Amino acid sequence: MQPILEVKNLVKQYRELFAVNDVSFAIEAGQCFGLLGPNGAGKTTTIEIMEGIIKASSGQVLYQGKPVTSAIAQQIGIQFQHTALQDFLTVKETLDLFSSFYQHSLPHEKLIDLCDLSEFLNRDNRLLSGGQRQRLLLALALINDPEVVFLDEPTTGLDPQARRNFWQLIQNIKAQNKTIVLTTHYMDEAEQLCDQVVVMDHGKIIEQGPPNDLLTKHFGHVFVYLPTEQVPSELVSEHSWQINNGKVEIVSENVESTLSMLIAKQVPLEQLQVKSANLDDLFLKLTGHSLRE
Ligand SMILES: Nc1ncnc2c1ncn2[C@@H]1O[C@H](COP(=O)(O)OP(=O)(O)OP(=O)(O)O)[C@@H](O)[C@H]1O
Repeated sequence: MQPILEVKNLVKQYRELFAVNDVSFAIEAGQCFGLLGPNGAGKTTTIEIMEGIIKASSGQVLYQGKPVTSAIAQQIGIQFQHTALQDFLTVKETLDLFSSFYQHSLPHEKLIDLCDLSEFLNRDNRLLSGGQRQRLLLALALINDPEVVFLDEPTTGLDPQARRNFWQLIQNIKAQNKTIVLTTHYMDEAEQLCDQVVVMDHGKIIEQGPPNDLLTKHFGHVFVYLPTEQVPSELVSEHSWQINNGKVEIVSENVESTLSMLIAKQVPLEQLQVKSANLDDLFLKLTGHSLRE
């Protein structure tokens, strides 16, 4: 099957800085595709070249097999920043305004339903909460019934509840067979939503694939945590276990044998915690630094 979007050897150079440095990937129709990486990794630059907003220094972006031109704007949806919202307009008036920009637009009832706008339809844009604003911006990205929707860090700044609500909306949109391209530096978001991820750092791809496959490939172990004061220090130094935030971290290839050994050493296990590796751990392993640094 031909990918809906294909990025080939993309480079964007600003003087001596390579913001994007030979990046290639393909996106299948109907996927939620995540571009992950820390600040400055090159995610926004990549996505803006794909949207036809900025030009690449070299390389190609193909949409349905053809090079992207500015005409792509009619076929894709972009979630703008909140500064795109006009003061003194209500949510309903904003939908009307944005519909007028396109030859073809989705019925408002459908957008209101998909993005859960009904409770604040007559509210002035200035009075919306962060989560409500993001829902409106998502509706605007969908207004022309696009095949592909681009979301650049859609949940940054939202509280945990609003983030979870927004994830549900993204699942609803995916269920409409839309392709979603998402940038994020929240790894839990990527694990929840994305079928495929590309991990970028310093303009380059350092890993790509389905999140679970990447975790299985890189981690055959789980992390076991115990309060430091409950583990004899000789045991800690014997195994060279790390101590972080008052907890001993045991990297375990086999939880059963780790637990048997702790029981044999009479270590109390009431406060034991077990954690599987996640994409944050993967990023740390690949780059030697954490995503939030
Ligand atoms: N117009 C520009 N001129 C010069 N340098 C730029 C320009 N736009 C981006 N850069 C640089 O390119 C690099 C990649 O930036 P980009 O915004 O793509 O990263 P990002 O991964 O989206 O980060 P963030 O999460 O902070 O948005 C950064 O070092 C940035 O400073």
